[in-house]
Amino acid sequence: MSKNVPKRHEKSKVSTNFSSQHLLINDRIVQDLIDLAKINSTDTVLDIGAGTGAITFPLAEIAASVLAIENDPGFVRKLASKIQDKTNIRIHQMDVLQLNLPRKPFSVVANIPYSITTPILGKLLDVPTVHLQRAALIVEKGAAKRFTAVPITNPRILAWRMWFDFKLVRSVSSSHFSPPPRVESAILTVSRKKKPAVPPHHHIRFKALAANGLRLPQLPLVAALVEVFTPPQIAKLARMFGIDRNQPIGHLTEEQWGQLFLAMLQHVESYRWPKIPKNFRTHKKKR
Ligand SMILES: C[S@@+](CC[C@H](N)C(=O)[O-])C[C@H]1O[C@@H](n2cnc3c(N)ncnc32)[C@H](O)[C@@H]1O
Repeated sequence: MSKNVPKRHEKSKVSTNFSSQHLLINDRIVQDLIDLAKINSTDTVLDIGAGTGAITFPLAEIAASVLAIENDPGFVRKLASKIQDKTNIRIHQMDVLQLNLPRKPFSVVANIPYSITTPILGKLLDVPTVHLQRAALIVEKGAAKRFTAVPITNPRILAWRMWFDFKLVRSVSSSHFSPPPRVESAILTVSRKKKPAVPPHHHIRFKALAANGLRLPQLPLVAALVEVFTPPQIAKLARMFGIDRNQPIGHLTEEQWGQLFLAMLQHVESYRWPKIPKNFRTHKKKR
């Protein structure tokens, strides 16, 4: 059974950012988020930036347990005062970026603080061996567009999308928040791919290839990967996978990246594999 007392020793390391406090005031949107994340009675769900509980309490009606993460002490007090007999809500008063993610499958339903959108997504997605299953998030619409853009020219976003499907579901009007944000908002869903092209345990090696290959996304494939594949190798692989070797490398699909990566592991001597930047390994330790 979850405890529902705030963990005071886990005090926030980030100062409160009031510009991020746009509370949802539309129950229908909360329900849509819960439906989109396919939450059921066995799920553990994180509400990141729980505020005063607009999402937390409806979630707790359905999910097995809800972890409400909020760094504003005032909001935490309000949340705690509303919990009453709800034993399946646990409040963590802390900076979400310092949270240890659950070591069992979990989902996320949240109206996140826009000011730390990329760090939050990084926390959830940089290491695909974490147990995140699905997320339904309200984010800034510009961020949702960047994360779902095609072609994928950003290596970090490419790595996320190797293991997770992203969908910009729809825009959300500013009138559904109090106070209304100045930027546009949207619902973004993220769900773990059932059959990723690359096994998750190869993620660090894959990211090294993606970072190396996408240094100049407009470069033709053959030139961008010249340090990894010899020209005859790339010609053969391009024929095998139906890729134009002169197309910009930034136009490769996730599946084509997966094919090239696995071909590298299988056919290329390891001294030609792109070096793993030091910070990739540090990333992993931070999980
Ligand atoms: C957009 S509001 C959403 C509030 C509530 N979920 C809702 O929909 O009404 C984002 C919330 O995240 C909280 N927040 C901001 N930065 C945070 C951080 N680093 N860690 C945890 N919570 C944070 C804010 O205090 C705020 O309550």
